[in-house]
Amino acid sequence: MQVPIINRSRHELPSYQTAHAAGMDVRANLEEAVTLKPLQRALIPTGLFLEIPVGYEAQVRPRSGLAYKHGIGLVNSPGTIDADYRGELKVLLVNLSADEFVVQDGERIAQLVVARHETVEWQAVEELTETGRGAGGYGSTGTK
Ligand SMILES: O=c1ccn([C@H]2C[C@H](O)[C@@H](COP(=O)(O)OP(=O)(O)OP(=O)(O)O)O2)c(=O)[nH]1
Ligand SMILES: [Mg+2]
Repeated sequence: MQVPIINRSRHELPSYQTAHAAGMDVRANLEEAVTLKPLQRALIPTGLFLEIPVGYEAQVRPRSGLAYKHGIGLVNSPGTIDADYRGELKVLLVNLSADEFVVQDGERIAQLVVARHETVEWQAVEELTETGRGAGGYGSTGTK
């Protein structure tokens, strides 16, 4: 599927790192590095402008390597990029570690997964169908 994109960053387009990767790594586009103190968050620009086809979304997801090695996550994980959004793609990083983390220009900070979604209409009813689970949740099936 072809997706229109404007690249106003000084970096290459997001790309799949392996043959069958679901996500394309996306790079920070920064005039200068951004330092995140513990529990600090920052909206990191990418310089990218996408035109996601109607019926699809782009999900902004964390990279597990940054999460594991440095405690870097996304505050709004997964971020949602709507098909009608024409602004700059930004990535809302948060530092969940006890140490400072420096986001460098050009660093691969997150990954983008483009996925289909449904658009639903609500059908208001008085009763829902019965199931074995019913209203059980939040650990109702136990842990073992
Ligand atoms: O990680 C993200 C999340 C969102 N967006 C952009 C694209 C998205 O289409 C728009 C709105 O995002 P969302 O609906 O999650 O935010 P909101 O707080 O509901 O804002 P709005 O009222 O503008 O919808 O912001 C990003 O660039 N990065
Ligand atoms: Mg919204």
